[in-house]
Amino acid sequence: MTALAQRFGLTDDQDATMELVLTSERLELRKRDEPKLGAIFVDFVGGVMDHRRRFGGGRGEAVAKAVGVRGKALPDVVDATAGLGRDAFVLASLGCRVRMFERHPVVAALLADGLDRAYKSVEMGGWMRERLTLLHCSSLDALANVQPRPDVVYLDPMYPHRQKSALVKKEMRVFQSLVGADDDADALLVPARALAVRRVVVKRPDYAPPLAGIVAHAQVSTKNHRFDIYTPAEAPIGRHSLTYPA
Ligand SMILES: C[S@@+](CC[C@H](N)C(=O)[O-])C[C@H]1O[C@@H](n2cnc3c(N)ncnc32)[C@H](O)[C@@H]1O
Repeated sequence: MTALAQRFGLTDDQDATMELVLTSERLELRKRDEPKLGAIFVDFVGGVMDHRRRFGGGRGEAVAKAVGVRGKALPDVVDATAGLGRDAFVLASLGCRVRMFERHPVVAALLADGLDRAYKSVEMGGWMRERLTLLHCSSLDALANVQPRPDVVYLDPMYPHRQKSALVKKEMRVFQSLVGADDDADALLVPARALAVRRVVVKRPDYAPPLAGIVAHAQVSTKNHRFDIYTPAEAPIGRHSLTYPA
């Protein structure tokens, strides 16, 4: 725990409403005043994520289509708002290299713990180490200095939930109260478009306006979300520039 605390600059605050607990299995985030909400943790090896990898939509998943996984094309991705790494894991399990950036120290610690356990897995450790990595940083600064440039920059900033709180999944409520809204998210679009070689993909709830008010050049829609797709800054706006590979 001390190593994690040092790595992510975590400090002890007995008055905090949430706590990080290192159990014999994993690092968990718990809400002290609402224990019934359950713990948040990252598990790529078992549970929901493993089930999604084995039995989910694979290349048919909307995030894969939006990023441009098609035929032999396996885009190199920077996920600049990694969160709990779910979208990044879907893309990595399909074969994409994904560099995850996460700025919140507690979220980054949970993600690092989940990654460390996956790296040790006999079944998936090899490809996970090669394809999925984490940098604890703010993408607002980091996107200006990424080498090599990725094919795709993926953005999924927090957006205020419209549903009544009782309808929002318990886990999502804990996560939202930890991270809050990413009010500065609009500022990510320009550096993301400057960095991406092929496209920028922005995940939004279906009711949310486009990031920075900039209308997307293409979209992939699901029941509750849409993936707004933007051409890179230097590319002409046109359908051909959204095709991968060009
Ligand atoms: C909605 S969550 C992402 C969920 C993720 N796509 C997944 O599948 O688990 C948004 C995350 O982006 C992070 N974030 C927002 N702005 C960021 C920035 N400028 N740099 C790095 N991380 C950022 C937040 O801390 C939060 O953890």
